[in-house]
This record gives sequence, C-alpha cells and structure tokens, in this order.
Amino acid sequence: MTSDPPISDSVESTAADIASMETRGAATIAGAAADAIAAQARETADETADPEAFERTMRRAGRRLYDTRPTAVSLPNALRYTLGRMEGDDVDTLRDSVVAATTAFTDRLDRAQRDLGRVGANRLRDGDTVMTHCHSTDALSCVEHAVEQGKDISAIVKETRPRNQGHITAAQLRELGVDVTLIVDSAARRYLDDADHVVVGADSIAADGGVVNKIGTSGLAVNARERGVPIMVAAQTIKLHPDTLTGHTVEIEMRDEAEVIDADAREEIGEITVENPAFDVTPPRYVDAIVTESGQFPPESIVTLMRELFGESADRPWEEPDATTTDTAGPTA
Ligand SMILES: O=C(COP(=O)(O)O)[C@H](O)[C@H](O)COP(=O)(O)O
Repeated sequence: MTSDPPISDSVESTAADIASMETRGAATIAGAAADAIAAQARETADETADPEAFERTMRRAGRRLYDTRPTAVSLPNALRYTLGRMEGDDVDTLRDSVVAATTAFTDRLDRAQRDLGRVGANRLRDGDTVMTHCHSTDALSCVEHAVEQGKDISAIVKETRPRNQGHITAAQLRELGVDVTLIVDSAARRYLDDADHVVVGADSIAADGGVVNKIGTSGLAVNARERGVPIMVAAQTIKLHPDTLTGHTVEIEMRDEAEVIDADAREEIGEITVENPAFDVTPPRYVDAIVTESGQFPPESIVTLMRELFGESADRPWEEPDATTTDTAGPTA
C-alpha cells in the first residue's frame, strides 16, 4: 500500500507562522489558511490519482492548520468553507472544487471587510476620537471608511501588552492620516474621557453575543460603559462561532510566559506563577453594536444571524468521516 501525499510546505509554514503569531489577527489567519489549503490541493493533485488519498490528505492539512491556535473561529470557519465544498469523483474535480472555494472565500473576506467598514464608519462623526485595543483589520476598516467619507478622526491607541499589537494599529492609523496618541493599557480609563467610541475587533462571537477578543477588551468595555462611551465591535460574520449554538464554549488560548516576563527578571523575583491568557470575553451587556458586513446588530440578536449562516450546528470537514466529534470546550467564557 502506498502512503498518502505529504502535507505541503505551504501548509507547514502557514501553520508555523500562525502558531508563532508571525501571521496573526483573525481575518488574516483565515485568509492565510485558505491560501494554504489551495496550495495543498494543487500539490496533492500532482502527487496522487486516488480521490480518497486526496481527500484524506486535504483533511490532514486542515487538521494541521486547525491545531495551531484555538480561539479565533475564523480559522475553522475558513476550513469549513473551503474543505466543506470539496466534491468530485476524481482528483482533478476535487482539486478544482477546493481551489474555487478558496478563491471565493478570500474574495468574500475582502468584500466583507469593506462592507462592514462602511457600516462602522456611519457610526463615527466628523471630529470623533476612537479608542482602540490590539490590532484589528475589521476595526481599522471602519476608521478608514470614515476618513474616506471626509471625517476627521483621531485615535487613542492602547499598546496592548504583552505583544504590543497597538504599535501596528498606530502605524496603520498614521498611514490613514489619523492623529494618534499611544497609551499604556493601564491609562485607558483616564483617557476614556477624551474618547467618543471604543472600536475593537473580535476573534470569536458566541451565540449569546459575548465577544472574545484580545485580553483586556473586557476591562476596557466595562470602563467604557461606566464612562458612557459606546463600544463598537467590528467583526465580519466569519467571527461567529457556530459551535456555541450547541452549548460549546470558546477555548481561550494560554500563551508562553516568556511573552510576559524575561527569564532574568523572573529569576530575580523568585518563585511565582505567570499566566498569559491571550483573549478574554466581554459579556454582551457591555457591547453597544456588533458591526458586520450584513449590517449592525445588538449583541443579543447576533444569534439570529448565526443560525441563518450556519444552521443549528456546524460540521467539521477536516475530521475523518468516522471520527467521533471533538469537543471544543475549554476554559472560557
Ligand atoms: O485579538 C485580535 C488579534 O489577536 P492576536 O494578535 O493574538 O492574533 C484582534 O482584535 C482580532 O483577531 C480581530 O482582528 P481582525 O479584525 O484583523 O480579524
């Protein structure tokens, strides 16, 4: 018996880049995964004429990507869209179906971001100041469209420890011509008095409207509510987590302590525990609007859109057909 074709270099390097956060941010991760799946389909079709071997290899590639980071549902949703459309009785047809699905998926990704940007921009007025957390391409799309509408927008950008994704946000806002004030995370409450909106992205949105995003989002949202500053979550619909429709929770990624403290400082302090959760959950009552490519929603009604898009439950086309369902439950929300 001959062995199945290997996982492609493209999938291996994409998976490594996602795990190391070289490729990061939910939408970017989804696009990279779709591109890697397309590369895998092309290479596998060159290496086997056996349709079953092709399908097994594609599922294996899907699992390799799936296992990288657990929180952003855009990754499994990208696999759902692309591998879920794999069909055909021969390898060429199977390959073409997957490649066509990946192209359609990445087109939708770009279009969705533009469309939600227009919706989010309508919430911003000329002269407004937004406060941001982390780096979200969906959130930035709202600011970009507001600027295109001729609005003068300023930004207070939280640096977002431990990885300082706020620096990326600051640089991209400057490219848009937005005035930027960079602050440390702990200064957020003080500067909320100068903000008209908090604008953040999402890695996953649960059926109850809970928003999973970079650690620190929930504290920011609670403070913003106390200060009367509206909180807008910019999230295209690939951020909707269909497993939460059936009671599953969203796993919160715990990352290496080396991101928080270097070895020398740790040694100097003595025996301590260091925790580094990458994300947290903002309860729906602290969110004013979830802005998607299908319009804006109060968080409590997002479940309707989720059912429309995913039905009552989500399939897992990266698993072998006879595999028992893997529970996605983990420490969460
Ligand atoms: O929390 C993060 C990124 O976390 P990390 O840096 O750990 O990946 C972003 O706010 C969301 O992914 C949304 O981003 P986008 O709007 O670009 O999908």
